[in-house]
Amino acid sequence: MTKQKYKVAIIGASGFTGSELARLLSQHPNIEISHITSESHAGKAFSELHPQFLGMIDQKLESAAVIEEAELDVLFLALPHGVSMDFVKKWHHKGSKIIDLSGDFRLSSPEVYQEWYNKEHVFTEGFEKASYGQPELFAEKIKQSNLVANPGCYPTASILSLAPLFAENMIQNHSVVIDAKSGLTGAGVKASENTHFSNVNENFKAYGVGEHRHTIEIEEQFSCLSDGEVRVQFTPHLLPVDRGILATSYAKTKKLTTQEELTKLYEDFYQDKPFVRVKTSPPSIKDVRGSHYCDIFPFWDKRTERVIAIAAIDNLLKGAASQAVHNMNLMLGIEETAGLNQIPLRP
Ligand SMILES: NC(=O)C1=CN([C@@H]2O[C@H](COP(=O)(O)OP(=O)(O)OC[C@H]3O[C@@H](n4cnc5c(N)ncnc54)[C@H](OP(=O)(O)O)[C@@H]3O)[C@@H](O)[C@H]2O)C=CC1
Ligand SMILES: CC(=O)N[C@@H](CCC(=O)OP(=O)(O)O)C(=O)O
Repeated sequence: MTKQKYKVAIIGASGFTGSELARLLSQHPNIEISHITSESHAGKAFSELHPQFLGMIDQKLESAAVIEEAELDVLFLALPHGVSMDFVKKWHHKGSKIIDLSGDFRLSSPEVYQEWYNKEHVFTEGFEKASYGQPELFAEKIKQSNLVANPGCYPTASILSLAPLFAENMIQNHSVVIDAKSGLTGAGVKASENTHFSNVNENFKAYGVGEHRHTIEIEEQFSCLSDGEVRVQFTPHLLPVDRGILATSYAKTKKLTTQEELTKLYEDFYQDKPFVRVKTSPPSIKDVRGSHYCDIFPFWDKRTERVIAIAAIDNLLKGAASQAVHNMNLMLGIEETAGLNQIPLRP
């Protein structure tokens, strides 16, 4: 008997996460890519825009307006925040499951969204409907959901780095500092002054200091996991590499621990989570590049009585496209790991 193939569409397939979604979904055993869209490149073959797919995905890019009547099982929105919400508003009643890669439905309320994104929300009902798509933490909720807000890339690495400790109520809620670095693809496909070669090559700098929108996303998820409100100091940095995020998180625990206890806590927490690897040495972005893995090294710094937890992910995959596929697998009730077994690409 042939396996059932679910029909999916990728909206925004000309961008970085959209093309990564196409790469993963084209190899997924249960999926047929019915439509891929782009407004600025409609009519071109996908492989003309992304030449690495020549002979593999030569499907034409269409305008999203053309596929409004299409029957789809899953709709992936790989669009900028502030744009996705219009699509969710238009599509949510059509019966497709929606996975939104933007930040439009990740926060707790339209008011919090407006405060951090400086934009009024056009589909406020969506906040009630949406589940936060961190599969390692909320799989049961995701399975029941028709709208999943795929987490941000920095939040994924940051949240997973300290989740075992927050879940055990072991962290002093106002003690967390997260220092995170991202490769340039995190900024999307459009070039800007900040991503200009000569401004990033052999350079390294912090940005969004004290005000980056991922701060609230991380704080809200830690608050969900623990007792009480969590405050986080989060500072992102731009790394002169294509892809990868390394987040180093520092936190004060409520009571002293040991390296053995800390490692065991992380190993137990992630025991049945196939894509989190707990390490006994610092991870690197090349250890996870091109894969759905999140590698974490939890370290007990007995001299300062603080935890240092270092997490590495590929921003385009575990931080976006493969996380969206993981969420899709859960929502469709298919094998959790289907289509996600890419081995990290080194050197
Ligand atoms: N890059 C990353 O590492 C991560 C990104 N994200 C989030 O995922 C989403 C996509 O990111 P990314 O792929 O990097 O972004 P890109 O900028 O690379 O691509 C976004 C795509 O959206 C399309 N688009 C833009 N404006 C509109 C519009 N008004 N209507 C329809 N389509 C539009 C564009 O296609 P066209 O103009 O051809 O239609 C473009 O290809 C964003 O919300 C981002 O914040 C989340 C985690 C990580
Ligand atoms: C390097 C870089 O510029 N990164 C982006 C984050 C990309 C991203 O993931 O944005 P969302 O999670 O909010 O969708 C930034 O800091 O704005």
